[in-house]
Amino acid sequence: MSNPTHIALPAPAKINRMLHITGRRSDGYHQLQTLFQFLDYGDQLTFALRHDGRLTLTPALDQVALEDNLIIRAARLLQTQSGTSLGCDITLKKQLPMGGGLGGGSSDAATALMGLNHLWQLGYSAATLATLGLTLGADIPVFVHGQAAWAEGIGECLTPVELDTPVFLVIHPGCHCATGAVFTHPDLTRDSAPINLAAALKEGGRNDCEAVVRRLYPAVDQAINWLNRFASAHLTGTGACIFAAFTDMTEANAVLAKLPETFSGHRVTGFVAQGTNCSSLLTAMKKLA
Ligand SMILES: C[C@@](CO)(OP(=O)(O)O)[C@H](O)COP(=O)(O)OP(=O)(O)OC[C@H]1O[C@@H](n2ccc(N)nc2=O)[C@H](O)[C@@H]1O
Ligand SMILES: Nc1ncnc2c1ncn2[C@@H]1O[C@H](COP(=O)(O)OP(=O)(O)O)[C@@H](O)[C@H]1O
Repeated sequence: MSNPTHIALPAPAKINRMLHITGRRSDGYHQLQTLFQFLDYGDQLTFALRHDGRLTLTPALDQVALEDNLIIRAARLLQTQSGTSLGCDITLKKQLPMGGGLGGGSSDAATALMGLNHLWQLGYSAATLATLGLTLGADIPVFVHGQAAWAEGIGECLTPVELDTPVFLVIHPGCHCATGAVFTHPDLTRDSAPINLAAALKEGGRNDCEAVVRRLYPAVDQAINWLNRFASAHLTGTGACIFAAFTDMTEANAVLAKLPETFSGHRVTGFVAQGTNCSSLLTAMKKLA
């Protein structure tokens, strides 16, 4: 294994191609069945080794205090777990919208776990890092493993899958959907019948959060109505982003060019990205090994 002092790694977005809620645990967490896939679009992190144990992160995120940032939380967890005396200067180029259902915070945390494990030469396996990551967020294990997956449990029981890899147009309707607010809503569907992977792959891609999210966030509702005019629109995670599959970049970019500036008073943005079954993080880690 190489012994670098500087590394740069991607933190890709994920989408939930479908998401069913089959129950609720006694601790309030929901049992899910979901298909995770990655996009070749996301944040970028760099890591520069420090020998004094300090951790820095620049630039700061406006809405997130440094000690709450999942990157710093992941780094501290790894320091505590390993007892290392090393530190790191971390930079973050944030592209993914926060609270967008694209898993940006979780992906940043997974990239921090993988990157620092390498930089600090800790030698933890992906399985150990995924277990550590799960204590910070339900979505972190899938980003650590970096393979498209059929997920059950609270999203941490992962079976790798090979999904079709279309081009996706992703639209962020400009509002922030709080995962906790969606999961505590009394009208949320929580009793979908469990299905198997074969049935999930055959199904059209329902998201059980969609009805509640559309009701709580009119901008999401309008964005789904608009995108449905061109292709089948789906919600990712607990929102706010929606996506649709296209056969090629030209077709997806043509629809993106028609995107209205606002939905329900919120400034709308969008991007086109390739779906991938192997995440850009996993590809980058293989090159470092
Ligand atoms: C449901 C998903 C699907 O990808 O939604 P998105 O966050 O991506 O939109 C994720 O699994 C979310 O994962 P993540 O965002 O890491 O969730 P966490 O930080 O662990 O939890 C945020 C809050 O959501 C609720 N929560 C989360 C996951 C889950 N399976 N059941 C829940 O009820 C809990 O109330 C928790 O307090
Ligand atoms: N590095 C980070 N990037 C984004 N959000 C973060 C980060 N660290 C902590 N958070 C917090 O996590 C929340 C969820 O962010 P994110 O993972 O982007 O959304 P989602 O889970 O909807 O995909 C944010 O609203 C923010 O408060």
